[in-house]
Amino acid sequence: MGNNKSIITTKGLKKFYYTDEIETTALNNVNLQIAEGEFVAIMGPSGCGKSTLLNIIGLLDNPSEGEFYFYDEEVSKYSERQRAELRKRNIGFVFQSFNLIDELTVYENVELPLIYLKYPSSERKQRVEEVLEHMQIMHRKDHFPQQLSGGQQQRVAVARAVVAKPNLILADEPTGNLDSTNGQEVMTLLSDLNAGGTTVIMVTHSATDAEYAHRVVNLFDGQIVSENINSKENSLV
Ligand SMILES: Nc1ncnc2c1ncn2[C@@H]1O[C@H](COP(=O)(O)OP(=O)(O)OP(=O)(O)O)[C@@H](O)[C@H]1O
Repeated sequence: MGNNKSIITTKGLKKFYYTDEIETTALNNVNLQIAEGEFVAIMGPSGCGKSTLLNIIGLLDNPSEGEFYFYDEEVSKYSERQRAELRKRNIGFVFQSFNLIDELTVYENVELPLIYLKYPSSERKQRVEEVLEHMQIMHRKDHFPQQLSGGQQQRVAVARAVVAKPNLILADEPTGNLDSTNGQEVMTLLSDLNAGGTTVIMVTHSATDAEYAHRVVNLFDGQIVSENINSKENSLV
């Protein structure tokens, strides 16, 4: 499990949305600390603020109020550009709908984060091949996403998320579009990555998926209402 160093700290985090002059409180005073190396599941009913929280943790959005620390840096007032820089270097994303680029091959999709980070081409090739081997999808490297099954597409998405060796993986309903066998495979991949030291934060509706986490944070109406630690006996890892 994690050491004591915090990768995410939120203090009094609030997020308001305004549509047609109606205010929605999506997050209401969220205090959360996540240590490096943890595997945390965020659960709660539809509309309780999970995606909003994940977007802030993923440096895709700023809170309306409160403090948000990424390691020791208070980033809640960062500009989009500053957030993007930090995000590229530190975070890999896995989404329910895979979000691969249909016009690019498997290899090209996985290579993309390394191009953004300006890796030299020889290193890119080595990294991409290594991660495709690891995800057991190398034999599909010249295929396009639409030619793959959902399970294979999600393995490619996980490969893309980890190719630049991020400190943090954020997964939003990673098994939402998969059958149980493929879902378990993806959860095993995330667990293995976590066992290798990568912090994983996952939003899920699935109690089965949540069992892979060390800790489950339950949100309701924009607030953390309870937390459970998964004991070793119950945990699937
Ligand atoms: N861009 C937005 N503009 C206005 N309101 C929003 C916006 N995004 C989210 N909300 C509102 O904020 C609240 C929290 O939404 P959020 O998407 O974070 O919940 P969620 O728990 O992820 O839901 P789900 O499980 O359905 O994805 C909801 O009331 C939602 O309608």
